[in-house]
Amino acid sequence: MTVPHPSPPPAGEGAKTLLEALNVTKCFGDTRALSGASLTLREGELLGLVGADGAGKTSLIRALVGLVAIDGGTVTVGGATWDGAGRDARESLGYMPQQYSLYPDLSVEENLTFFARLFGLKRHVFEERREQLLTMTLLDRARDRPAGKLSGGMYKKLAVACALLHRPRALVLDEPTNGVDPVSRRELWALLYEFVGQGMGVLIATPYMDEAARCGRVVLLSHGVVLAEGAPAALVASLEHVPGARHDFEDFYLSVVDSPSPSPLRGKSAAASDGPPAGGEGAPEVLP
Ligand SMILES: Nc1ncnc2c1ncn2[C@@H]1O[C@H](COP(=O)(O)OP(=O)(O)OP(=O)(O)O)[C@@H](O)[C@H]1O
Repeated sequence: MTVPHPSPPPAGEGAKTLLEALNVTKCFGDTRALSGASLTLREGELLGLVGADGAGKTSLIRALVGLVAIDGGTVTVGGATWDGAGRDARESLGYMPQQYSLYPDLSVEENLTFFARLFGLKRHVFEERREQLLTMTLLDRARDRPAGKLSGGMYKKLAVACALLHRPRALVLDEPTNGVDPVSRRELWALLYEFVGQGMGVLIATPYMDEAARCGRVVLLSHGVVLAEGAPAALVASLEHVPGARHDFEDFYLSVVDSPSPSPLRGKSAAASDGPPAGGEGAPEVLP
């Protein structure tokens, strides 16, 4: 297992858009969970959706993966709305929710077999992927252990493996390292870098600032509003003029979230014709 690199390679120029939310609004009764939130995930990038508890991360992720109806805006998968998306677009997605339910009495291998059947994988295809995933996740030594007897980190890695069985092009993970020990957390991040290196687009929701700093690009969400977007290093560099700041991502986050009237910051991205590639070192800019 390689040690995670602090700055994964940016998505290449012209990288394909896998998932997109544009101006999404979502209310639960009187609670406005999302107010015009936008986010784009491209192939070959590791995108962090960063925000405190209750910021709206899960709501945005559920909207992106087509699990909740939105009140306004648009969500597309492979360029089509969920209603119009074909099987290929739907199957291009792997999703791991915050509470991923594996069968505690079934072994690691049996859980993989169960999910492979749900995906309708052919036996020889499944057997090959099972071995690859068990090796990548270092779960091969525990293949006969019931899922209910795995450590928190191993359980999460098994959940990731289940979400990857059908070889999605986009992987969406909702706070996957919650309750995971530091060593397993490191292993999980190393795995994510490996997937991104293979061209997968990975979207990870996290409340942790050190994890945000490990992403190629981040979208910072607060009270359902996207306050900033860009490469972590470029966002942190925007603090250079602030005296006394430590100039790390936590400082940047606090400076934006604590600001009495925060101005949305958005790093230039591949979407802008003259901007650097997604996840690159584009300087953040204040939106009018
Ligand atoms: N099903 C629901 N019914 C009512 N309110 C909801 C529902 N889902 C989310 N909310 C509210 O919407 C807001 C955003 O919640 P959301 O779960 O999306 O945030 P989050 O950033 O994922 O936080 P956490 O990490 O704590 O899950 C919160 O105020 C939450 O209470």
